[in-house]
Amino acid sequence: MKPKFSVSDLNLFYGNFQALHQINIEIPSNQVTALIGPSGCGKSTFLRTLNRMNDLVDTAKITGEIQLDGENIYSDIDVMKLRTRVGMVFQKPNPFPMSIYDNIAYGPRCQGVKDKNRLDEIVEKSLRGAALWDEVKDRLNKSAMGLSGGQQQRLCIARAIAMEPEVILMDEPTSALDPIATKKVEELMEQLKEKYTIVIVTHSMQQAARISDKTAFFLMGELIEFDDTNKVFTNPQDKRTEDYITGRFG
Ligand SMILES: Nc1ncnc2c1ncn2[C@@H]1O[C@H](COP(=O)(O)OP(=O)(O)OP(=O)(O)O)[C@@H](O)[C@H]1O
Repeated sequence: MKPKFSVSDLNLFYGNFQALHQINIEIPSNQVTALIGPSGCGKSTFLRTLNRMNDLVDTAKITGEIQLDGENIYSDIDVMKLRTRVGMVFQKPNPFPMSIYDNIAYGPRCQGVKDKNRLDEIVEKSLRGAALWDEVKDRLNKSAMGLSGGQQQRLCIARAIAMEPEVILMDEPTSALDPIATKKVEELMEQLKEKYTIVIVTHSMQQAARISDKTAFFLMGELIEFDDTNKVFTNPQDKRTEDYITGRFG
């Protein structure tokens, strides 16, 4: 199968500090790829290169190439279009201070969708896709700020889905959630990968083992190992991966 992302010889510098070194990786479509490694190893930085969020950091410079379905995302694709195709969900749920309905309709409205029926349809479909519809269908016009943390995170996933992305990037999406809300978001990821490619940064090796198909282990800005999750956790090829997953450091 053709990869969704092909990353070749990627280096990223924040000023003089090199945060990513010669990353080469092919991220498959319709799978969950987990990025793991100790704090500061470059997981989030790498995730953010995939939809050019690092462009927002003045000192960040990259070399190398990232292709999305064969197109170079740093030259062939308009950045706004790229971020529509590659959505993002952050660590802390960040709903807009507006109604549940408007949170979801915001993006499509910005893209010019005005028809009320069409917006209703998008809102329902997105909330269903994020396994939140049943919990909120009777309070769509209430503020999103009144939802629980876990519901807010699923709302943010619904907001990403409303833009009909191909990829959803998630940066520690459950680290601010309790175990029950975490379980719901994890179950949701399993469903989402039927339609979307998912790349997730997680601090939890148990979570990576539970939810991902592929795991990439980073250490000090280098990609040390990338393989089937099962293999990385049961038969790692690199001693450093083994030391990390067996809890010898990090
Ligand atoms: N905007 C920035 N300017 C300068 N250095 C940065 C910036 N963002 C990150 N860094 C540095 O780049 C390195 C990688 O950071 P990054 O946040 O990608 O790591 P991480 O693996 O996601 O860490 P964590 O698990 O703690 O979130 C770290 O040394 C960090 O201090």
